[in-house]
Parts: sequence; C-alpha cells; structure tokens
Amino acid sequence: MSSAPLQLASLSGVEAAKRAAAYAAVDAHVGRNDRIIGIGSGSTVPYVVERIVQQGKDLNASRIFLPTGFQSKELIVSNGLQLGDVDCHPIIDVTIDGADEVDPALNAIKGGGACHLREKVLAEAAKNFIVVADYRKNSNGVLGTAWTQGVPVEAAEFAYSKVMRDLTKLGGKPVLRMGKAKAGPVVTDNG
Ligand SMILES: O=C[C@H](O)[C@H](O)[C@H](O)COP(=O)(O)O
Repeated sequence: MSSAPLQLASLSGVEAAKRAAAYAAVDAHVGRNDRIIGIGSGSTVPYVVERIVQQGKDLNASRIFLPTGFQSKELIVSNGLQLGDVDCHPIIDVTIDGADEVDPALNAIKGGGACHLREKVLAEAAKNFIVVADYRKNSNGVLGTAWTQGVPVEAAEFAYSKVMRDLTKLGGKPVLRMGKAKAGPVVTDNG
C-alpha cells in the first residue's frame, strides 16, 4: 500500500495528536484485504477517513464502508467512498472508531458525542475492532479519570424515567443530557 507520509505540521497540538493516532491506526490495522470497513464517529474519525483515502482510489474502489451515524455517512459520501449497510454486510472486516477514555486493559468509555447503539453494532459485527485514542484519552487506572463527564448512556425515550431510576438504584447520579441548539434532550442517531 502506498500511503503518503505523515503531514502534521499545519495542525495544532491536539489535532496533530488525533491525526497521528488515526494515521497510525489505519496504517497498522486497515489492510489491503479489508474490504468491508466500519467507520465510527467523533472528531478523530475524519483523520481515519483521510488516511484511508490516501491508501488509493484503486484499493478503495473495491471496498464498502458502513457508517455508525450521520457524521460518518457524510464523511464516507463526501470522500467518494462506497456506502453500505450492516443489513447487507453483517460481517465487517474492521471497524475503526474513537473513544473518550481508554484504560490499560483496553476498557473504554464511548458515546461522548452521543453516538451509541450503531457504534456498538458495528463494533460487535467486526472481526477486528480498532479504537483510536490520542494521549488525552489515557486512563491512569480507573475509567473516569481522563473523561470526567460521566458514562454516556442511551435510553429509549419511552423508558427514560425507568432507566434514570434504575441507574440511581445502582448508585449512579444520572443526568438527562440536553441538546445545545434544540429544545429538549439530545437525540442519538438511532432516535
Ligand atoms: O459518541 C461518540 C463516539 O463514541 C466517539 O468515538 C467518542 O466520543 C470520541 O470522539 P472524539 O474523537 O471527538 O474524541
């Protein structure tokens, strides 16, 4: 595969770190034989797609890319890659996604960007699930030290009160996450 060399000079510290992590993950884990590829969500994933595009038009013409939500669908389409669905491709060669925090045993907090169920389906369906995380996401031990905003949870709308009660019974302090430019709570890509 002929990928271009790293070009990090024009990016700021955190963006450069995201891109370096994404490029390294793609170089190591998205190979010539990977044809069905799951693309995750978040601000790191555009660099994943950038590197995949650099692997070349010929190789990518034989690949199908499955999105975990609106953002990754747009990324796939706007980069001229072939869009597919898990219904048609239930076995995925590799899914590559971001994370909010990762501990030394590779447990992770995900969902900070409010993507949940679709990410989990594409992760579970993948022969290889690769998480891309820059230095800020390293947990020194217990998850919740680097990502302090709580564990994101998705609930079906009709069950929200029950989920809040159940999480409280388990010792949690659930907070309904409100949308920023809309009235009411955040709605995930799964509705
Ligand atoms: O819901 C969002 C996903 O789980 C993201 O992969 C995660 O939040 C990491 O996003 P970012 O790359 O923006 O830090």
